[in-house]
Amino acid sequence: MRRSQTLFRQAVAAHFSPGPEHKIGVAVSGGGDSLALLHILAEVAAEMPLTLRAVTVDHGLRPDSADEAQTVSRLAAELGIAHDTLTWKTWDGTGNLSAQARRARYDLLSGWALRHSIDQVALGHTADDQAETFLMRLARASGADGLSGMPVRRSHGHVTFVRPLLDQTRAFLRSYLTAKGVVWIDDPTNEDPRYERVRIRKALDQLRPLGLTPQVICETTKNLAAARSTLGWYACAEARQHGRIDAGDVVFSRAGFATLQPEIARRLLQQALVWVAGTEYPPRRRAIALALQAIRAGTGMTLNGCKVAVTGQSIRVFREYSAVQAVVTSPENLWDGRWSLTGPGQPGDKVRALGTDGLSQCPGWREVGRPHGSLVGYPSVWRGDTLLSAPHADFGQGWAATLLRDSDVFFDALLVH
Ligand SMILES: Nc1ncnc2c1ncn2[C@@H]1O[C@H](COP(=O)(O)OP(=O)(O)OP(=O)(O)O)[C@@H](O)[C@H]1O
Repeated sequence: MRRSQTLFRQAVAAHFSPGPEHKIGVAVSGGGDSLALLHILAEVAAEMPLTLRAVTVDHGLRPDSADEAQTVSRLAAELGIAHDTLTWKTWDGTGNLSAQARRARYDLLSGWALRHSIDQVALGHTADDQAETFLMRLARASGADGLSGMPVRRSHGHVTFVRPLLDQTRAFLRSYLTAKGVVWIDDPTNEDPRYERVRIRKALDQLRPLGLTPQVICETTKNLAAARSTLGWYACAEARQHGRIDAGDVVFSRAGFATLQPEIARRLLQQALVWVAGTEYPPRRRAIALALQAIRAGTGMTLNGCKVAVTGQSIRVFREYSAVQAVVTSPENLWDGRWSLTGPGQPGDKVRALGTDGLSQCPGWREVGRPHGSLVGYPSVWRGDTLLSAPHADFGQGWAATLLRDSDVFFDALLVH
């Protein structure tokens, strides 16, 4: 164990730069994987200028969860590591509980990291988790994006989540803890066959004798990640050549778009829809395939709260009016999650979609070169029923509209790392 422990420590240390003293957050549920993470990071911190701070999210979903958080706190204290417990109290009883709990966990962890000036939080995902994720996505016929698996590093707001154990198997981590005499908490849901992940884990046991081990599957995810990153590079280069941002719309040259390989065209359209609508997840593959067909046929379609319109020379992706029709904010707040309006306002002024009624009050709109369907979904400022400003329809009246996600955000998101 001694030699493998040294190699293990070196492999984990390689994820953190040896630069000046910095703080690392460690997310510890109390299970074997994240406790092994805590212990190995404590070893690394003894040799590098790292300060650790551990955290547990108490989801309050199991009767033992508060006790488990306390156990983690005690184990961290034994290692001389500060520990905090964050509680999640906001599930409203609707939607998919696991997905909501996961999202809430990442939000709580990011908020915690920000409060403690921590810019990296380590998570205990292992090679087994990666292999299970791969098989679950395989069951959904994912492409290179999904099958590339979880990345080693991922930004979430101001924080980067790091997974230093992705090359380690669960069995190795357990033997590491056992050799140290550390007892971990067994989450009963890890054995509950109602969860897909548990069933997949059992299936992996069957696949092992065929050579389909977690390590082999992880190699495949790395190969696919390299292919994905190459596709991203080409997609970005093609987007810069054939696409541009026009205020809040994405516009492609129709002739240029027609020359693209289908997978590159798919990536460009997908990114345009996500960038314009500001959605976290892209539309389904099937829906994008239909939109690509519609582009080829020259008809266009509505998707993801956006309109994909095909004209003589161009393909324009813009916000669909009916998707923002009901969005009303004050000028101090972002409108539609991406527009900030500043100007000579008064309390009570409202920002809403321009609409046909507003556009008809902008005498110069035809000169701006944007189609009617696009302009009606742009923000405008109102005082009661009076239109004060529509900066995109040549009716600024001293107001300016600034886009939160600029063109670099659009192009750079095509590059996947
Ligand atoms: N309640 C928790 N408190 C703190 N950290 C947690 C908690 N649950 C999970 N984690 C962190 O996330 C890692 C992965 O846990 P797990 O596989 O259970 O999560 P998951 O829901 O599958 O996460 P993901 O969606 O990111 O794959 C753990 O090793 C740990 O670092």
